[in-house]
Amino acid sequence: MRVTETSATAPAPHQMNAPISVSVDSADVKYRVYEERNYSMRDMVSSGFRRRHSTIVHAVQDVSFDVHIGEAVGIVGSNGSGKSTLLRAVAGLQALESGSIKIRGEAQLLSVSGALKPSLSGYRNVLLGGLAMGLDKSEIEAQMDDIIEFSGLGEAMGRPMKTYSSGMRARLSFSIATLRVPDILLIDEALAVGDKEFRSKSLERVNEIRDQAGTILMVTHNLNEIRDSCTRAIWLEKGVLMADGDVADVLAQYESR
Ligand SMILES: Nc1ncnc2c1ncn2[C@@H]1O[C@H](COP(=O)(O)OP(=O)(O)OP(=O)(O)O)[C@@H](O)[C@H]1O
Repeated sequence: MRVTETSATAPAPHQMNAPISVSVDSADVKYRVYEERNYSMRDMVSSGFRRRHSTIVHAVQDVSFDVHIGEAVGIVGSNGSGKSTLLRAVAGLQALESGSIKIRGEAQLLSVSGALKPSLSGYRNVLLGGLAMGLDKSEIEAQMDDIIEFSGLGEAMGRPMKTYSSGMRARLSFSIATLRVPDILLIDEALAVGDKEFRSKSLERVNEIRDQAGTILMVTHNLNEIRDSCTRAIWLEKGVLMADGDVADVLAQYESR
């Protein structure tokens, strides 16, 4: 179950008593996956059949935590530990098996493979992305020069997005997702693929958003990004919450696992 509550007046960021913006309560996510058994080539050729059976992957297991307005939470964990699944569940893109996630305001998921349209130009993607975020055409056009400058994409903005490198796509999707300061910004590894200069610009922007009393949940394998821009860290392993709290403490536990 996922419940969305409407926005409330935000107090100054980083206040311990700031209202809760994301409340995850005993969240559980399971996937059913189909796999082939490891039969020999001869078996497959002679029978002509591939036998498949299904198994359940328990991607997020009984995870609970609250995030307050003004916090920036870095989520770490080994590959396949459930970080992206959890972020998608907070964004409302992944159903829970049980438990609940309540959010205050709107959540915006920023991922490298985000909702950009490959055949459209950078300009058109900015326009569509902005409209999808509830901005009107004139508001988007008024920000276009800033977006072009921030993204550093220059003339490439007129080219189809499918011709972009992964770093250029990341620049475009980050620029679109931060067109409007979201109540809750969910970042899935998007910063990790940009180059050094863009990463530092993005981190500055993340800090600005946090200071404007937004909430940030950020999944990354780059622990320095978490050290530089997060106020708290969460460690997930095999879907289970292992640690939650001070960035230095949680990262130290994660690094000595
Ligand atoms: N759409 C899906 N269908 C089936 N299983 C999935 C799906 N998405 C993720 N999984 C499985 O769920 C588990 C958690 O995956 P998830 O992508 O959330 O992990 P992650 O911590 O973000 O990993 P990484 O650090 O490698 O990006 C993994 O075992 C993965 O194989």
